[in-house]
Amino acid sequence: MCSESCEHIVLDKAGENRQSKPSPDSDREELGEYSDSMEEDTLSNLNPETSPVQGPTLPILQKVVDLSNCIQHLKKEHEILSDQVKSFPGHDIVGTLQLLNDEHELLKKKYLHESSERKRLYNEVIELKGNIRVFCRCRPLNQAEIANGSSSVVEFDPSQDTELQVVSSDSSKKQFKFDHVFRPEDGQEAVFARTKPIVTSVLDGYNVCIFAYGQTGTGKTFTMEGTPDNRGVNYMTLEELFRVSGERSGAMSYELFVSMMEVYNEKIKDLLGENSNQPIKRLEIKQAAEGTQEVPGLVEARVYNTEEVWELLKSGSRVRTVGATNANELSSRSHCLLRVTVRGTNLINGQKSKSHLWLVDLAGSERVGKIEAEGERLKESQFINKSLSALGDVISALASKSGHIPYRNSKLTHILQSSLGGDCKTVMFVQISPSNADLGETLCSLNFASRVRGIESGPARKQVDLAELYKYKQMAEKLKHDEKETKKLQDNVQSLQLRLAAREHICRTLQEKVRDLENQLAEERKTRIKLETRAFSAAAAASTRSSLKQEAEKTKMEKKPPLVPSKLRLPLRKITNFMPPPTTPMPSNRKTTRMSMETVPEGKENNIKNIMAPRRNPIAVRPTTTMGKENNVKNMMAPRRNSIAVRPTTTMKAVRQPKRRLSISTFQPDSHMTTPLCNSTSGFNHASTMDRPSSLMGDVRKAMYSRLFSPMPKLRNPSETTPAAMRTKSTVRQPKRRVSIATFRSDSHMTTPLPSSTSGFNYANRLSLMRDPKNARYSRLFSPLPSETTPAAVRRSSSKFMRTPPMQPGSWKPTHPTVVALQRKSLVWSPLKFRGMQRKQSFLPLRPSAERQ
Ligand SMILES: Nc1ncnc2c1ncn2[C@@H]1O[C@H](COP(=O)(O)OP(=O)(O)OP(=O)(O)O)[C@@H](O)[C@H]1O
Repeated sequence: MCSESCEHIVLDKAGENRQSKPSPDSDREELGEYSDSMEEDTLSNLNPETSPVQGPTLPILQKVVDLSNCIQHLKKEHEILSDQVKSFPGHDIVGTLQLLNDEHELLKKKYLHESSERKRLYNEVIELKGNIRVFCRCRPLNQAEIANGSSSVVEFDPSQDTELQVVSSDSSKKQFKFDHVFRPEDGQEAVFARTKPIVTSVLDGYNVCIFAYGQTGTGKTFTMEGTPDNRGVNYMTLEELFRVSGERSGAMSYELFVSMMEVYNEKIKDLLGENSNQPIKRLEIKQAAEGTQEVPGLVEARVYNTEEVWELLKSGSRVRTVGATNANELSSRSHCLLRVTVRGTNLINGQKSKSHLWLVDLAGSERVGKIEAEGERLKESQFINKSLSALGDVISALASKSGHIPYRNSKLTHILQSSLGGDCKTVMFVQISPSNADLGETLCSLNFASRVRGIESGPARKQVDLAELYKYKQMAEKLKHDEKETKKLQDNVQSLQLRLAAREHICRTLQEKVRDLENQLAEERKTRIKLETRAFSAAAAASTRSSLKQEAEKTKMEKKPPLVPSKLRLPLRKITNFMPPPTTPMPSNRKTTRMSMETVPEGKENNIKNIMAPRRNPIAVRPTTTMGKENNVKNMMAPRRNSIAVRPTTTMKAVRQPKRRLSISTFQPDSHMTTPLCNSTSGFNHASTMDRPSSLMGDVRKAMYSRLFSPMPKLRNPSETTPAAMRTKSTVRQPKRRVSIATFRSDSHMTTPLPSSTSGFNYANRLSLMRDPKNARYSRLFSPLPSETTPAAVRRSSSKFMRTPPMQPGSWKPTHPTVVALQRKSLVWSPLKFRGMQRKQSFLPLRPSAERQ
């Protein structure tokens, strides 16, 4: 409705009756322009009387009113929209934009990372293939050569594109190998395809140098510049650079500049700035601040497309110095250098780079003699050869990583200094002719190229690599070996730790056991001392009684007939160590019975009764014929606390042996004979006997079969015959002296609950011996001295008991668990004890006794 009204207004304003319909956009514009004025005019036009226009104006006014309303409505809409625009963007949109921005930044970072990674990898690929690469290109025979009937001396292997053979005049073939060999039929595209990967490195910031080397007329210019129909490397390179830079335009911005110069007779000539009408401008090579070689004054033409490049190349080639030689009508008499400078800017991080690409068409390396050069040509050839030789030297030095690179030997190498060596990429085209007429030159060029390539990827460089490789191999092997050794050692340590833990556990257990046993032993010792003290008092009382009886017996004996013939009696004084009757009377308190088997009349009841009397005298019972009497036996069965050893008559032989210092009295009970008094090997224990006399007395007949030792060692003087002297001498002064030992060979049923009985003497025994020498004499016979070597005995002997002679190893083995434990204790090398001192010593070899545990 509004648009219709506007349409009419426009028509009215124009004063025309056109019915043309304007576009909606123009309507709105016009509405905007006229709206304000119409608002003012509307009111004046509302009065039909004041209307200047004659005729029917009311419908128009009506339309104006409508339009005014429409404008008001539009204004409101405009305000609403303005408000909406003011509040734009909303929070959601801002958040979305923020997210997109973050994502964009992330992508930028990723791109930069990937881009640098691509460059690095690409560079690595190029380096792996070789920074200096040599391609060989053989041109086809030209018309002249064909006409001359020249034949090809170059042979190619279809299966090998890196090798060629040259047939010499003597039909011998010489093989050459390069990075690639282009045959005569290979076109410019094939050549550039191999060159392209290196060329594009210039866009990544690397300097690149490509040059063509070879004899005159072999196609150097053809390869580098080409022809309008077959454009060469120069043109295609720039074409490729433009293409790649276009691809990277989103992230990189490149500027390409082209310079063209020639080195003619060691002079630099700017091919782009030169004009035949202008005088020749001499250019010099200067080193820039950043270390690069620059040629001040050299024209650098900015190029934007390939057409411009082509035009420049053509103009430069036109002014290049050429001359007719025998080999080439338009022989290049100079080195032509096309320099492409690439300035790159990273659009993402702003990083800038500048690199050069040199495309060099060298002058022909012909021999002076062959081209029959004279005059100016000869001079040119000399300069050419000199600079080519300098180029060969530089490449050789680069390839052999020599410390000095002779760049300044020629203008050519000097100007290429920043693009030869280092991390620059270099491609060398060695151009050859297939004609047999050029065989010599061909061989020269191939040899030169082989030298460059051979040095580059040959022994010198390969040797370094091989040496490195060998070194790394050795390191890897050593590492493997070390790892194995480490693993072995770790296993060993682990097993040792396990063993150590196990042993520590055992030691802990044993120590606990030892503690328990020591406590037990202390208790038993206390008990035993109590019993012995009690027994001692009882024995003292008994001895008093017996002395009285003995007195009575003496009186009786004096009245009785003499003893049995002497031959039936034992020569006790000769074979025993019984001391003679004391010359001085014993102190009353020490007075004990003087009765012994030597003094007892054999076969007499009274004697036997005396024997059975409750004395503390150890009695050796001799199984003579008189011992079979019952009353004797009965008396022996009496509960007396006497140690008894029964000596059979057969032992007399042993007694008489003079050198034998140890007579063993073997107590051989029957299998049913049991006694708690006896330890298995230590014989009788006096205290034990006193404790349990009845068990021993239970079967006297069996005891009768026991053997009694008798001989005492030779005594040095009579005083030694006293028990006290015996004790002192035998135990202290004469450690080697072997006392008589009564060995009790019991059967399995013989047990004793007193482990300490194995030690022989104890404190109570010694007390009794001090009081009764005779008792001591007998007790000593049953005292197994070796038992003193048990740990308990050792402790005693070192403290309050007398020391005893050392025991022969292996002669005595304890069976009682307490003694066994005590004996082991001294041999246990507990790592726990060393924990605070030398923990590492727990790894030392354990003593055999400890290991057995
Ligand atoms: N691969 C090829 N295929 C076809 N024609 C070739 C090839 N190589 C060279 N030619 C031709 O051989 C002739 C000589 O080539 P060119 O001028 O490039 O040699 P040159 O090595 O540059 O010689 P100079 O060193 O004297 O400049 C040219 O006419 C060229 O077209």
